[in-house]
Amino acid sequence: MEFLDLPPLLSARGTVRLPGSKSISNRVLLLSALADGETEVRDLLASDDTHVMLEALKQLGVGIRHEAGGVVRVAGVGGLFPVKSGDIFLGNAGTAVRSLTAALALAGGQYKVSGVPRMHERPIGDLVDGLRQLGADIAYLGNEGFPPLQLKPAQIKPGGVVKVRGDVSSQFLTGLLMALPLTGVETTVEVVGELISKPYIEITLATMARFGVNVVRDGWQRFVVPAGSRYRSPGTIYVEGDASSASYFLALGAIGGGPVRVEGVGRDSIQGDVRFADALARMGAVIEMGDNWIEAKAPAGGLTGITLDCNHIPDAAMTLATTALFAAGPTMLTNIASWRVKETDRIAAMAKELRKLGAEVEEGADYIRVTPAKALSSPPEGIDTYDDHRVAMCFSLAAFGTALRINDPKCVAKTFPDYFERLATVTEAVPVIAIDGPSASGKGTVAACVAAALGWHYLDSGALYRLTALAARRAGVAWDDESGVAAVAARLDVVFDGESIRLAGEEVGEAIRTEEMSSGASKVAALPAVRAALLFRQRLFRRAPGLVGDGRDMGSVVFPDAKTKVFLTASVEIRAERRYKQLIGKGIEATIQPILQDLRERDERDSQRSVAPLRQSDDAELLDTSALTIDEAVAKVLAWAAS
Ligand SMILES: Nc1ncnc2c1ncn2[C@@H]1O[C@H](COP(=O)(O)OP(=O)(O)O)[C@@H](O)[C@H]1O
Ligand SMILES: Nc1ccn([C@@H]2O[C@H](COP(=O)(O)OP(=O)(O)O)[C@@H](O)[C@H]2O)c(=O)n1
Repeated sequence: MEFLDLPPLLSARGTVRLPGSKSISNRVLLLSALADGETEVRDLLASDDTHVMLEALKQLGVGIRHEAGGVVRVAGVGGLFPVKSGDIFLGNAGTAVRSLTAALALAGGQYKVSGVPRMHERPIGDLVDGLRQLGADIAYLGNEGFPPLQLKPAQIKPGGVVKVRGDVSSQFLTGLLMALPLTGVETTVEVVGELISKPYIEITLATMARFGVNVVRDGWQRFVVPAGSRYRSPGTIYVEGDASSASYFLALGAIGGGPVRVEGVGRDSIQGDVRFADALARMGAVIEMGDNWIEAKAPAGGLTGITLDCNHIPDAAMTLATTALFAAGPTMLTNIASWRVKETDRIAAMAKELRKLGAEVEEGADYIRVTPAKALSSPPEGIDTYDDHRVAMCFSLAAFGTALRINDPKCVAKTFPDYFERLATVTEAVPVIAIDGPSASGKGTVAACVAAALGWHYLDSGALYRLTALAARRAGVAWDDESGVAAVAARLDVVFDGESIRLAGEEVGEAIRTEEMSSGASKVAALPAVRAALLFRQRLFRRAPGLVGDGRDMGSVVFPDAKTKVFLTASVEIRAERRYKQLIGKGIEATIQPILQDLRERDERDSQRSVAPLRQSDDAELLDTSALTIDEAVAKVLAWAAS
């Protein structure tokens, strides 16, 4: 499985220009396609969900041109798709499936509408019922009430009143409203049950108005599409920034100091999710807004948990569930039943993953209650993301408490392909000084002194390979049994406590330093599966205020983003002499020649192995300590770190 390890974060500050809103992008694309005239769409979101919509429209015969600067030019078809039949595949894009199904059902063609397996578990029956009242001929090809669907030409009888349920997904109402102007006849839509996610209907109505169709609304129960309605291109249309995507950055500012500013949405946004900023303010965050920007800062006393009815911000509310990890007291989010029918069952997914971080979570049919743990625990198996972009993005916030592994991170491409790169631009990670080099060059000594001077944590990564060799020996696993040793490495029950190292409760500080374990460590360290099993464990040592790590691949593999990288070495003769003195000092009998021989062999094995071989990387400073005292070597590293 692919994963992304996020470094633990110290603070957040900066400005992010948001990608275009997914909700607005897909509505604008459909209406541009159905309109009379050509529309120039600017700031369109480039993501999986808009990609499937664009591809579907092209397949239906709509002329679409991509121009420089991300501009997309759509040649409207005036209500009639030129291509009258086809298999339309829409991935996991709910907005595309619901709105295109409605438009195609009234289009007089023969179409199959399908998506990924999860899309075939997301309900669409209420929309189909609404469309059937207009005479549409729609059949379920799989389970009753779910895609895939077969649409056939039918006698459409618009006018009168169409009833549609509004309490499962507001996208059904959106789909119907956007399709009805194709009939040109006045039709009333009545919502049955409480309409959820009302702000998304506001986006629908505002976008339709930009294309010349003004729906008359009576509260949230009755919507009248007037006679003679017809979509007309507004010429050029700008897509607002995505307010749901803004939520992650505003939360970053609220947790990590800030200010973090998002550009592309502001006070006058048509997207309901800008109200997420109010929810964050209720948790204590300091919020400021302009016409086209919003900014969040952390409150002096820290955030506090809240209870909130989230009907108006269903998507952004997920961000509150992870922000809750950093608030005092529990946070209760209610009226979120729609989470259960999204990309995944979001209530179940959020509850499961929040628990992995140590939070106490209570979930109900339509609510979730999160009580944070005092300190986050970071699951070595990682946070699962369920092919759900929002799960991946909102859990990135947990990196404020710990290094964090996110599984299948590329699912963010649905709405925000470069999310993690942007996250890095507005956050500061816990700093690392990486010291690599051959055996007995003095890495451990220098690294420990540098850590002590700075008050930072220290990672002796070689100790983990030594512990693995020792634990394998004790478990009767041969050092060349790759999967066997990797399993031992993954389960290492070890506690580092100052000078003391305990393996399964037993002190082994001395036992791992024998020449036999030196040799065993360098053997197991050559096995790729062992290195993979120890990777995240090493990253978990990175904690505020900073980490000094020593080993062979600190700067190249484990902490490639380390601010300071040092390749520390000395001539092999001097290293042999140092090791000899070290052993004698400990009262261990030793002679120079075998030590020299062993060092040469270990240098050879460490530098020739296929994974993470020992060598100076381009971005590492070279420090030859052959002629330096320990204090001089330490001073040099501290000077590099400070520059
Ligand atoms: N200039 C120096 N820099 C670092 N260590 C030195 C230096 N001169 C002598 N030593 C000694 O070398 C020995 C080996 O150092 P160590 O930190 O164990 O190396 P490594 O971690 O690279 O195997 C230690 O006893 C250390 O005190
Ligand atoms: N980051 C690291 C650290 C150690 N190792 C291996 O583990 C062995 C023991 O590491 P160590 O740092 O304790 O050894 P010395 O340099 O102190 O002899 C080395 O010989 C390497 O083969 C590694 O491969 N990668």
